[in-house]
Amino acid sequence: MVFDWFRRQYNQAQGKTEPDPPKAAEATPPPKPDPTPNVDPSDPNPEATSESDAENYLAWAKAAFQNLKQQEAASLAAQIPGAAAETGGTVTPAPETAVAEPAKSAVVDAIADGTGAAKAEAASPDATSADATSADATSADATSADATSADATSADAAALTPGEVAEAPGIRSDPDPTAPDPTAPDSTAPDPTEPMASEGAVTAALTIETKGSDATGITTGITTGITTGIATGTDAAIDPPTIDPPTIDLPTIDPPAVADRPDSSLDPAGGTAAPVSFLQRAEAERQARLDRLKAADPPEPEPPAPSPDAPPSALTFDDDFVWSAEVLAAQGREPEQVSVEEIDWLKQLRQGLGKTRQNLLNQLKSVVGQGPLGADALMDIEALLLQADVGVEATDFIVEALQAKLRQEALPPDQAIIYLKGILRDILDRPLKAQNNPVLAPHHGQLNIWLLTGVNGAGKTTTIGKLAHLGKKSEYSCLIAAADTFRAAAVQQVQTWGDRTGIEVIANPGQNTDPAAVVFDAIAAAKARGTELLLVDTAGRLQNKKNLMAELSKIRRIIDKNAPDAVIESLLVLDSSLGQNGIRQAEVFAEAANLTGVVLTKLDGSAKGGVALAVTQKLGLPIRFIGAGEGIEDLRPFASYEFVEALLGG
Ligand SMILES: Nc1nc2c(ncn2[C@@H]2O[C@H](COP(=O)(O)OP(=O)(O)OP(=O)(O)O)[C@@H](O)[C@H]2O)c(=O)[nH]1
Repeated sequence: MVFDWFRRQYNQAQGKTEPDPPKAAEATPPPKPDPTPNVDPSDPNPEATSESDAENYLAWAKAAFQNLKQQEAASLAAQIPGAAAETGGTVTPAPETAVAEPAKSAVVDAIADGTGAAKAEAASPDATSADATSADATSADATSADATSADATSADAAALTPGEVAEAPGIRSDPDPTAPDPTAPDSTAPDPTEPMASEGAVTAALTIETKGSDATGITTGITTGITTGIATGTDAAIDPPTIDPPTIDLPTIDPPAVADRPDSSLDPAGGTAAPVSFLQRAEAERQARLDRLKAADPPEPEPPAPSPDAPPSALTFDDDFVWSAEVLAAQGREPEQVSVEEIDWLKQLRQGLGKTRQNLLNQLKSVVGQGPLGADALMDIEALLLQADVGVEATDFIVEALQAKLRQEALPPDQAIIYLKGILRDILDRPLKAQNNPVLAPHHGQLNIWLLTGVNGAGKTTTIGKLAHLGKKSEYSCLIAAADTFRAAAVQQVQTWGDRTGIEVIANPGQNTDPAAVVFDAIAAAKARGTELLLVDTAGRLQNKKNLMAELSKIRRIIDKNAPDAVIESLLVLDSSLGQNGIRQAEVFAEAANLTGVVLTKLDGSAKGGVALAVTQKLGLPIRFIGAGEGIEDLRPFASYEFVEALLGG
C-alpha cells in the first residue's frame, strides 16, 4: 500500500484507477468540527458540544503524536543498530514506507480499551476518498474539455507536423530583460529533511493551553495537563471528526467565463499594471538569489551520518501540532495515518498566512457580531478583504453573503467568523465542483501530461521538481520535459531537480531550440516508456508578449495533437505575492494555454493569501497546488478547508 500524495490517501494496489470507496457506511457520524453557516446560534448549550469535541480532538492529536514518535523511533532504529531495543520496542514505520497495514498506535488501543467504546475505529467518511472518486469518475470529462479547447485551434494544429515543430527558431525575438538569472534552486533550498524549528519542546510533562478554534469547536482556554503518561490514555474515546462540505445558501454570482472577458486584458499596458514594481521585484529577487548562491558555495554537504548524539527530535506537542492534527482529523484522517511531513506542511502554511490571519481575525471580530452590518462595518470589511488581496469581485460576493446572513439573524463574532469561513470555502470549491474533479491526481496506467506555464520567476521549475517528488513518492512513473529552452541555465536547473528526485529529464542540448520540439520528443519518450506523469517545464514569459504567448499556444497544440489520449492539465504557476497582477496574467495565459488550474507559490513569503479567492471567483479556475517554501517538500495539493483554517482559524 502506498500513500498517494496527490489524493492524500493510501492506495490499496498499484495500477488501480478507482480509489477506495468512502467508508461512510461503516462510520458512526462524529460531531461536526465546523458547524455549517446554517448553525443555529440559539442552540441551548452549544458549549457542551464544543467541549466534548475539543476533548476528542485533543485525544486524537495525542494519539497521532504518539504514533509519530514511534515512527521516529523506528527510523532511528533503522539508522542505528541496537537503537530499537533502547527505544522500547514497537514502532510504526513512516507513511511512505509503512503501510502494508497501518499500525494503529498502542495509544489508540489503550484509549479505546479504556471505555470499550473504541470509537477511534469508527472510520469517518473520508472526504478525500470521496473527492478522489469523483476525480477519477470525471477524468473523461476533463479530457474532453481539453479536446474541445484544442478543437478551437485545430486549424493550426492540423497543419503542424513534427518537421514544422523544429522550424521555430527565432520565435523568441523579444527576450524579456527581466528574466531572472539562472540559479540552481536546490543550491539555496533548505534541506527537506532538516528539522523544523521547534517551539517549546515538550518532554516529560507539559501543560498546553490550546487556542480556541471555532472551526473545530474547541473553545478558548482549554487547559490540559499533558504528560507522556496521558498518552496511555484514560480518555474515553476518540471520535475521528469529519468535515462535510458546507451547504450554505449563498447568492449566486457566477464568475465570468474566461472567454467572455474583454480583450483589454491583452493590452500590454493592462498586463503590466505595475511595471516598475515588477521589475524591481525581479531584480531584487535575482540579486537575493545570487547572494544566496554565493553564500551556499560549496554546495550542500552530505547529510551527516546519524549518531547517538543526534539533536533531539523536532517533533513537539505544541499549539501548532495540535492545530495541524485537528485540521487533519476534521478531514476524516485517522491518527495512525498522519505523517510528520503533513504536520510540518500544515504548520508551514499556518505560519505563512499568520500575519494575514492576525490582521483579518482581530479586525473582523471587532466589526461583526453586532447585528446587521452598518455602512461603516461594511466599508471596514471591504477594506480588510481588499488589503488581503481578495480582489473586488470576491470581496463584493463575500460582503453581500455575510450581510444577507446577518440581516436574518444576529450572530456573535465567533459564529459570524464560522459563517464567513463557509463562504470562503464555497468560493474556493466552486470551480472544483464545476469541473466535477475535486482532486487533481495522475491516473495510473495512463499518460497524464501537466504543462506548467507562467511569468518569469513565478516558480515553475521549482514546482516541477516538487511535483516530480510527489509523483515519485506516490509511485507514479514520471518524466520531465525541459521545454524552457530560452534561459541559459534552465535545462541545468531542471536537470538538478531530475537528479534530486531520480526522474529522467528529456532535453535538447542545443540552445534556443524550439520548445515545442522538446515537448514532441518528450511525448514520444513518455509513450515508449509507458510513463504515467509527464511534467512539462516552459520558459517564463510576460503575458503581454504576443509572440511568446503564440509559442505557448503552439506547445499546447503539439500536446493535443500528439497525445490525444492523454489526460492533459494546463497549470498556471502564480506567485501569490503578486496580488491582483497575477489575475491579469492568468486571464491571458488562460487563452493561450487553455488553463485548467492554478498553482499558487510563495505563500510563505509576503503573500497575503487572498489572491486564492480572487483567482477562483474571477477566473473560475481551481487552485490545484500551493507552494510555501523552496524545499522539495514545500508543495501540496490545495485543500480549501486547510487554507481557510490557516487564514481564519484560531
Ligand atoms: N519562498 C518561496 N520561494 C519559491 C517558491 N517556489 C519557488 N520559489 C523560488 O522562486 C525562485 C524562482 O523559481 P523558479 O522555479 O526558478 O521560477 P521559474 O518560474 O521557473 O523561473 P523562470 O524559468 O525564470 O521563468 C527560486 O528562487 C525558487 O526557489 C515558494 O513556494 N516559496
